[in-house]
Amino acid sequence: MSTSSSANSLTITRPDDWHLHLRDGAALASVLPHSARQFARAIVMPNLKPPVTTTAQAAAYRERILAALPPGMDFEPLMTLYLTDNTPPDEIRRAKDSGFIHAVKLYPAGATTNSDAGVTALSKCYKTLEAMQEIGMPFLVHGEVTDPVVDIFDREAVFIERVMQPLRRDMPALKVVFEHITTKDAAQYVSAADGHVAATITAHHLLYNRNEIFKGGIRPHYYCLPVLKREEHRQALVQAATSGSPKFFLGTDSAPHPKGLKEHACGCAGCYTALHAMELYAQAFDQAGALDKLEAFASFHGPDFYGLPRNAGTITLQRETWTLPAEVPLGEASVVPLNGGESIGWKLA
Ligand SMILES: NC(=O)N[C@@H](CC(=O)O)C(=O)O
Ligand SMILES: [Zn+2]
Ligand SMILES: [Zn+2]
Repeated sequence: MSTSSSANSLTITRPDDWHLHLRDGAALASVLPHSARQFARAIVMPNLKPPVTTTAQAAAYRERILAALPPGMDFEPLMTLYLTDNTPPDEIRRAKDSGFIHAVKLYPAGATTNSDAGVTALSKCYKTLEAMQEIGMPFLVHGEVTDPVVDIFDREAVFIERVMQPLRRDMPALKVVFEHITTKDAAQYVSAADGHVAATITAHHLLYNRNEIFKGGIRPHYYCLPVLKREEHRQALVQAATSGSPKFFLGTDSAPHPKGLKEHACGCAGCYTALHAMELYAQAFDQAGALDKLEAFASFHGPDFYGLPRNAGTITLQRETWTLPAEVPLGEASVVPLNGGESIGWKLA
């Protein structure tokens, strides 16, 4: 497919979301149609309560996702397993044989939402990581250290030194995706690495720096992990995403939490962007004068890295200002989309 772009409209190959939280139950039913409207496929994160740690649990979760898909919508969930200190190498082989599990996810214990069952030390997982390296199972990492003395704004950069570099030295042929990168350090690290390493980038990290969280008061809907960083980091991410490098691809990290748990004394981390993901990315690429680079970032680099076919079909984005809903249902509760109630300058046709 070729990109046809003019000032007011952009038609690209149907994109995929390489990092998505769909949740479960009634919340899943609420958010799934939003992602399925925007994307053909998504890498579905396994941080449920309890986490998706086995092939059998991933099979059951996949069935629940497909059952929640409204008739007539076509969407393929690409399942993942949640790595624990005790995941056996055999589980990786079962996952590979399933045909529907496409990656294994690292949550350092305590790093983010539902990471309590995560890995306490990667050294405990080496047999399992060796099995992944051998069979070509991608390893997706939430790249932040949890050491309480490390400043929250430095946790990604320190992860590169303490975890990424030793891992890559010991496991050079393991395919690694540095998820939702937020720093110049991570962008540079991934750019300089060999072809086994790639990164996803969210729309919100392309659009905002950390000032957004504090503009006129504390604004919990801009709080996610890894937290937004300084402007120089945002600029480095925009540069990476619009560079044309196949190492960088789209991953929304759309992470719905009920409004009441975001607007709370201890608000949850996560931005809800599934509703208007491609519009947000179009805005970011447009601001950078790089709309011609959006198609490869959104639709080519991800499947190429994962060894999956690119999608058939196209979507069209139009330059048109519309107002986002202030909130949308999330099961019995509601969720506030990023920029909820405000206007946005692109619209998915
Ligand atoms: N990104 C977030 O802030 N939150 C995610 C977890 C994650 O991706 O780290 C969530 O599941 O809510
Ligand atoms: Zn994460
Ligand atoms: Zn995430």
